[in-house]
Amino acid sequence: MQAQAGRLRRNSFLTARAVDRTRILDTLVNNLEGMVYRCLDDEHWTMVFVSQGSTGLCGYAPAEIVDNAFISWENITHPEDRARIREQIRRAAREGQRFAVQYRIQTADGETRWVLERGITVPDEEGRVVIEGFIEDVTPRQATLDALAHSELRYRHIFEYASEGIFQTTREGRYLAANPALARLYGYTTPEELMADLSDIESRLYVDPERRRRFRHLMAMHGEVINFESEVRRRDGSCIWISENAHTVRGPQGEFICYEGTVQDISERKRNDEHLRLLATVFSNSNEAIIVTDAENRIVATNQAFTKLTGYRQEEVLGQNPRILSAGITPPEVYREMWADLEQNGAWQGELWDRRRDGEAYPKWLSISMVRDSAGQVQNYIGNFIDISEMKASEEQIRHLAHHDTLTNLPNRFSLNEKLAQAVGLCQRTGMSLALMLIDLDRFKAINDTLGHHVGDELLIQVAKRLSATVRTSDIVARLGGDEFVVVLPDGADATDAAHVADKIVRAISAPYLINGQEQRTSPSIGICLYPDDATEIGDLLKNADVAMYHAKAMGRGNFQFFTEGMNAATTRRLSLESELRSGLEREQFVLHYQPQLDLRSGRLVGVEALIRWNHPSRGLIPPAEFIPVAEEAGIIDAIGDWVLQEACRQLGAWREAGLDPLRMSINLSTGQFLDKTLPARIAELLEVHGLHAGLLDLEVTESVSMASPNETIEVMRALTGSGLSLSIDDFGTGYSSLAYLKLFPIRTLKIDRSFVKDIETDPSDADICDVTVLLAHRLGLEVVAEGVETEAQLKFLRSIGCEKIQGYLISPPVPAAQIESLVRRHPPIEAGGSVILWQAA
Ligand SMILES: Nc1nc2c(ncn2[C@@H]2O[C@@H]3COP(=O)(O)O[C@H]4[C@@H](O)[C@H](n5cnc6c(=O)[nH]c(N)nc65)O[C@@H]4COP(=O)(O)O[C@H]3[C@H]2O)c(=O)[nH]1
Repeated sequence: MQAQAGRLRRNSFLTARAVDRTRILDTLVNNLEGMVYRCLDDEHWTMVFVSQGSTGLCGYAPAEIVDNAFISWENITHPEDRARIREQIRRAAREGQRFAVQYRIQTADGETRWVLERGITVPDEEGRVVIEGFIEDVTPRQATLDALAHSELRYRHIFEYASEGIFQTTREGRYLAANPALARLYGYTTPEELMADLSDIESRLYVDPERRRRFRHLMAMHGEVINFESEVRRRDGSCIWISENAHTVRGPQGEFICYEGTVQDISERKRNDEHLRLLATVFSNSNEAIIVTDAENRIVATNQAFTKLTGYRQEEVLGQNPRILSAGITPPEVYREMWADLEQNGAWQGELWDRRRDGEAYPKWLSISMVRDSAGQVQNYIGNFIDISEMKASEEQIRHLAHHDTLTNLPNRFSLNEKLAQAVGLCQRTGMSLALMLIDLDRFKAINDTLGHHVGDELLIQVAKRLSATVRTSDIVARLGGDEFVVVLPDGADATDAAHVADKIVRAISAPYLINGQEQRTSPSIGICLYPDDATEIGDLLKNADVAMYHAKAMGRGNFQFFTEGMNAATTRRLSLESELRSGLEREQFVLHYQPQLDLRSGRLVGVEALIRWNHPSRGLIPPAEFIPVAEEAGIIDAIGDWVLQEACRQLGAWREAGLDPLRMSINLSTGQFLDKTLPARIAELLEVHGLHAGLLDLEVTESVSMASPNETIEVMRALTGSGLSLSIDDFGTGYSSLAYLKLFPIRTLKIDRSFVKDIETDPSDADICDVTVLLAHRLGLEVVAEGVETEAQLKFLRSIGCEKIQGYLISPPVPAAQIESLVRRHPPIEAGGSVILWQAA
């Protein structure tokens, strides 16, 4: 090594001498900060030459390390770096390249230093492979680089691990950098994926591209955006809300470099905001008034409904205790209960009375809840309430409906019982009397059935008004249902007072009614029961009045009757009669008697009227007047009527079989039968069964039934006469007939009621009535049958006025069928102007 160094020096000297370069180089080499060297490519990196700088570099003088296997460069090199360095240098040598390696050395005094070695593998003067180069101390630079690297690392950490998204973009919206948080935010696995995919932020990211334009505008204007909120689309298409803080990054000359900023997912906050906004909307738009108070129960918020309901604006009540709203009506115990419930359950509901700003008191339904914070401390009370005055009013209305009859607005049965109980109670305490009247409308069922419910209803309304107008306001007027009314005279009324009022009622209710432009009539049957003489219990009062009312009906309707003990017996009789009637029908206890009709023109018996009798097992033959009204009331009249039709047809058939000259059969129809739509078919069936032609039948309908609803009557009559049978109006003159309608009825006969016939000889007005009836009938093309003719004089008179037929005891009372046969056979026709006495003589 020394020989080598000597050679080098010698060579340098020779060269310097030529141009004095050696000295210059020497100076340069030895004054360089660092070490110039030539070493062998051996395991020690044996130094052949080192410059003076070795001392400064590693603490060893050149003499110490040149050609020294102990203080070799391999040993000076940090053990951890040795292999790497050797590898790098060898590789460069193989490739014929220069190398530059950085590594650590350990100096003579044990210090570790960073050095940078640059060199090249070359052949020396003797052709050996040597390495020549320069090693400099880069420890300070490395320290700076390390510091920089640390700093960079720190920032990178912030960038990599930040929970906020961080980005750098171009102005055009291309990502220059993005951190993992941003990638996650936008639904990407890595920032690289994000940057590769999200090439156009404006159209790809922002739901509303206008936001990006706004972003750029703000950047251009202010160089930054703060809390810039936008809705963006994630990779999977879902949308989130973000808030961006960003600024423009510029170079030293102010040139634009990029946009840089952070992104935060604010979807949750947005949802909360939205939720809060919604709650605020609910609060302000709620129809319920809301008050929020603090822990000390001072009002902190109210809504619009509160102002609307109470009249107070929020500013007027803020800070006040809600008790300022109180009307002072609610009992204090309600408030005590409220606070106790709030304390115990955190909530309360109930009714309180408040006063509006204008002073009006109103009931409200209040629900309060207590709000506690996480520590369990009371924070607020929230009260919401509604004005329930209308609800209470409708409750009152419902109560009214429960107590009143909806049609007439009169107290109903339920209410009557209450009022009656009060009135009876008062009478018991004061010893006063009272009168109870049960009123039933006559013929109401017929009106309702024939004219329809609307007419029936209207009639009931008008009757209710008349009743109320007839009695004092202190009297009770109630409707029990149907056509039954009750009037109670509570203030010590006796029989005289009751009779007086009942009389007024009869007159008021009997006056005609105008319904749908038509006159209608009804009358009341009134039963009166007195407290305490007739009964002391409410049930008995009503029952006895009912008994008396039935009696009034039996007495011809349109009158009033006081209850008597005897009536009870009559009622009992009536009830047992009803059940007997039913079994009588089943056991075929009814029979028909026939009353012949004489044609005054031919002197012949031309027809019979079928009249029912009840062959009672113990009471014998009972006339129809005794059981027909009961059958009507009991609803068995239709069944009886059908039996009559059957029997009458059967009898006609039997007479025909017996070879008797054909007789026309008159049959009385009940109201129900007359209105029964199946009647024409039923008659047709019976006629066929018995081989009869319809011309043999004559159906009698009373004047009152036919006139109850003339339009309907016309239809029913048309249906009946369509098959060829004929119709008669019975009891003509006892009701109210409209001549206009009479003209339209498809009838054949008018039957003058026997009450007019009875006194023809003595009462000129009855004679006139008969006369006019015959005249009228003829004008209308009808024939007349006079009923109840008992005398020759009556016959003569009737014949003189042109009456066609007569019927009555003069000819014959109603008799069993067998007698009719012999009557017809025995009696020759009476000659014109002849007398029936002839027959009696015969
Ligand atoms: N004082 C007197 N009376 C006479 C005379 N000639 C006949 N009479 C009676 O007058 C009534 C005539 O029948 P009406 O007017 O149809 O009156 C009938 C009729 O409205 C009803 N009726 C009878 N049978 C039936 C029936 O089968 N069905 C229906 N729905 N009602 C019937 O019963 C009412 C009474 O019938 P009856 O008791 O049989 O009474 C019969 C008859 O016996 C007389 O010269 N003097």
